[in-house]
Amino acid sequence: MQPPVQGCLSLPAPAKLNLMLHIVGQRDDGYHELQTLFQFLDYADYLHFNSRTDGLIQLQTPIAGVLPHDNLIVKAAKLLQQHTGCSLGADIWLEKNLPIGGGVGGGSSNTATTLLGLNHLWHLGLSLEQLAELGVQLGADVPVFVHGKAAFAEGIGEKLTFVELAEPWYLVVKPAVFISTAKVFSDPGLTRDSAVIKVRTVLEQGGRNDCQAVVVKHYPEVGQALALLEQHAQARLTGTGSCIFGVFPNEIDAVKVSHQLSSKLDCFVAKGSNVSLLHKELQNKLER
Ligand SMILES: C[C@@](CO)(OP(=O)(O)O)[C@H](O)COP(=O)(O)OP(=O)(O)OC[C@H]1O[C@@H](n2ccc(N)nc2=O)[C@H](O)[C@@H]1O
Ligand SMILES: Nc1ncnc2c1ncn2[C@@H]1O[C@H](COP(=O)(O)OP(=O)(O)O)[C@@H](O)[C@H]1O
Repeated sequence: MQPPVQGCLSLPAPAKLNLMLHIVGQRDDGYHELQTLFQFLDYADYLHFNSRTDGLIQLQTPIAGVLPHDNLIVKAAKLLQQHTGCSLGADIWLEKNLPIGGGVGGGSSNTATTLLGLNHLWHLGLSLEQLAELGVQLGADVPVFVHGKAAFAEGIGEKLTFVELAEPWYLVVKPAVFISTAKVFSDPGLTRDSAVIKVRTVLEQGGRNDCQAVVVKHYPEVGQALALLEQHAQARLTGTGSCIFGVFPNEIDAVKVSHQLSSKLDCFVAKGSNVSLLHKELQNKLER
């Protein structure tokens, strides 16, 4: 999509994968404590921002089924206005490419891109740390998108240790089911007592996704998609699903399998990246 207005700020909001996700406990407020490894994908939504002088936040491209005031983009923009007292507003356009509710973090990524984009456009000068603190109020995955570096995350996802990972190609498959994160986390059968492990151990030995068994139990479509993908590659659920991903050494192999599966399942191929597309693009803009 061409930027809708000449001169507006256009930025990507990339997907993430949870390469492993262990649940190690539950807090008093019911939230689960995780250990998870985040890597970004070079596959993204795109957001376009144009400043307004009247203070209004206008999302020009609503998402079907999400009321504008519930949209995380609008919530993030308003939170930033409230926090800084900024009197400027914005027109915002969203090009949605990421599957919604798929465990690839589109909503959290849109939130982070809005915070960084408007911080830039409105000349607010907030640090990444300050933006991450604001962002975590809107979603546990927002801080990793704000920092834009592959990370081992603990707590509910806000305690980050940045890591260097191999950057393989992934085939991401979206089974045709919508999975409620809350439903997965409230399942009595969910593993909640995985041993706390060190980041070094994860990097050496990998891990698993503790949500996968519960998701496969409730959504057989996910189990069927995993069985199909596992015929070609090591495959796993990301987050609470519904997307699963297969790991490939190169693009050609990933695309070949995507062609075989695409008559039955929605899928896309993308490269893993330790630096998010958002940060690469912002860096380019600052250097120009
Ligand atoms: C599981 C992860 C892993 O990256 O991703 P997704 O699959 O959603 O992408 C995230 O931690 C998702 O965090 P977040 O984005 O905050 O989840 P939400 O959809 O807001 O959570 C919905 C509900 O799930 C439960 N929940 C969520 C996260 C968590 N660590 N413990 C919980 O118990 C809570 O009941 C919460 O109200
Ligand atoms: N800008 C947005 N993009 C995607 N989802 C949004 C957005 N704003 C609000 N939502 C809500 O957030 C929910 C989770 O969306 P999403 O982030 O795509 O899921 P996941 O975390 O599983 O990848 C959606 O069901 C939708 O109702």
